[in-house]
Amino acid sequence: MPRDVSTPAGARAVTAVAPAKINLHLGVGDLRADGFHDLLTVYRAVDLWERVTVALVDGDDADDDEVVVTGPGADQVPTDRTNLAARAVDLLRSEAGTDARLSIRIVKGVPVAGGMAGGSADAAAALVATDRLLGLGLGRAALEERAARLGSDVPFCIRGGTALGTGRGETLAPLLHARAEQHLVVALADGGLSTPVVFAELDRLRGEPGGARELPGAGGVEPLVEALAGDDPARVAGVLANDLEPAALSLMPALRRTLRAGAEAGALHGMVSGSGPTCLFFCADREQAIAVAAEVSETGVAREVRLTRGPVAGAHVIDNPQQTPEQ
Ligand SMILES: C[C@](O)(CO)[C@H](O)COP(=O)(O)OP(=O)(O)OC[C@H]1O[C@@H](n2ccc(N)nc2=O)[C@H](O)[C@@H]1O
Ligand SMILES: Nc1ncnc2c1ncn2[C@@H]1O[C@H](COP(=O)(O)OP(=O)(O)OP(=O)(O)O)[C@@H](O)[C@H]1O
Repeated sequence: MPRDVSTPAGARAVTAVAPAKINLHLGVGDLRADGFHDLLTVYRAVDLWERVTVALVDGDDADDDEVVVTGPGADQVPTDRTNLAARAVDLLRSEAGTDARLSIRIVKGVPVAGGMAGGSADAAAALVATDRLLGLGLGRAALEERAARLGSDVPFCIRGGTALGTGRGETLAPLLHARAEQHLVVALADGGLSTPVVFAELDRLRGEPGGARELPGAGGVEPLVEALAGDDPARVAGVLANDLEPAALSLMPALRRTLRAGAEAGALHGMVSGSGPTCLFFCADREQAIAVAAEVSETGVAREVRLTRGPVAGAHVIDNPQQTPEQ
């Protein structure tokens, strides 16, 4: 049974958390007829979390289906029914055949529009919380199927850990052997990049004379999958790849300075996270990550610098809304 939490309106509430993702490998294929690109990606969940509370609203005077967003960048997140968490709640509520009024509270811990799936994590946490709150008892597979309807990254935010993603990113196969802890620095940029715009920019670059030949392709995933079986961060760092990086750099050339700052600070590898503009610096251990974070921060190229690590668990309910997520 969900743990009941009393709110001022006398509602029952469930809180779930979901992690940010990074793409250790992001190979982008051709544009498909449905407007998506075929992907070959290795996802990893990292220790930055979205927190979503879904509450049954009993009081007459409470706002209908309220969405409240707090935390860094909250002002850039919609609070109407286009919010991905609201879409997740609406999907499960109609499936449950109830017209129960549900309020949604989101605490952002993942950079907004940063290429780390913040909105997708909101959707994942909202699905897990609403499933529990309404007593639907959907298993992980059923939740991931609903998740795929909401966005390509949402199933992985439910799954967590490290996984191979294919299709448009929604078809997952776990990489259970990839357990070694990885330390990295996350450098946030001023402003965001729109995911569809970055994919379109890659198509444009590939369409230029010589584009398809000159852009480095991410290639096969086997060297990374093999490296992840060991515990040598330098070996893993040597085989990371992101096909979207040239497109993100083309749209936001200032990111080159950020990547240079990380390289000069001694990171094993630096790259744009997914569709960007967040940059990731992979480090040998936590000590190096602390040093790289300090140096990148000092150069002033990033709006904010955070330390993180992975892999961590996927979306899950927490009993106490203040509780630290499971790792
Ligand atoms: C860049 C990544 O974050 C890498 O994991 C994902 O591919 C993006 O996943 P997402 O944000 O969940 O994206 P979705 O909400 O599914 O799609 C948003 C838009 O991104 C583009 N898109 C997304 C996924 C994909 N495989 N091909 C695409 O071309 C499409 O224009 C799509 O309309
Ligand atoms: N909970 C949310 N629901 C709907 N839209 C959101 C939500 N959070 C953020 N957004 C909006 O969606 C856009 C993308 O935000 P998000 O933080 O998911 O980007 P992202 O991390 O780059 O996504 P991805 O890495 O999955 O491509 C932003 O314009 C933001 O306003």
